[in-house]
Amino acid sequence: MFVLVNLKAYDCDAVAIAEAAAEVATDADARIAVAPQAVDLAAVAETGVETFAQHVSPNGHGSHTGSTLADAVAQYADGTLLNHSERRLRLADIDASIEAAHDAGLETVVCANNPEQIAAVTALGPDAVAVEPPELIGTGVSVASADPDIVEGAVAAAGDVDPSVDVFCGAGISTGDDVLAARDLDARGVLLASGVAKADDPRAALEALVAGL
Ligand SMILES: O=C[C@H](O)COP(=O)(O)O
Repeated sequence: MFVLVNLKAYDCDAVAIAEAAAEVATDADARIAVAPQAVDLAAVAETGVETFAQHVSPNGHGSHTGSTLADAVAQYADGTLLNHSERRLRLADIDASIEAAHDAGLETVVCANNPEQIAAVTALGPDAVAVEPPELIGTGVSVASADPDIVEGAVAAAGDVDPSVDVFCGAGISTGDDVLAARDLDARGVLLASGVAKADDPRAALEALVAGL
């Protein structure tokens, strides 16, 4: 399983969480990656943890104010999220961002709301897709228990388009049981945020997430 921890814009210590994630990953039967804000990519990568950006822009160098270039991100990160529910892109921009990320050597995880959108973004050739019902994000109510049909539907939809694309699920994942439930639905990973970023003890939260794997 892949445990991808998105720190969003939470008021947390990205480096401390990354250090904990790197150590927990050493003994876990799982990949653990941390996706900090862009300004923290270098410091997080320095801890040795797998590092993901939260977004990269579809454009390359040029007259594009406010861009987060894939080439720049790739100096530090291993991969990137794209089209997160809180950072939606037009279909053409998802396509271009995937191409920019892959050209820069970044792994891509593209988010989508439902199985229909999962099918569409799978066709664009990412490394993985992540289904997240927006209404469950940040609730602590796991998609794997509250809406298992959407996970199974996403796995089927992606498999019909390109079986080589991994399917993750996210929204409300915060416990080891949530991770096991996601695995039982044939998700190959989980995308989570508040369960770690807002935890009183992020290291303990990470240990609990992977303990049953
Ligand atoms: O990127 C993470 C997802 O939006 C899930 O967030 P959450 O774990 O706080 O529900």
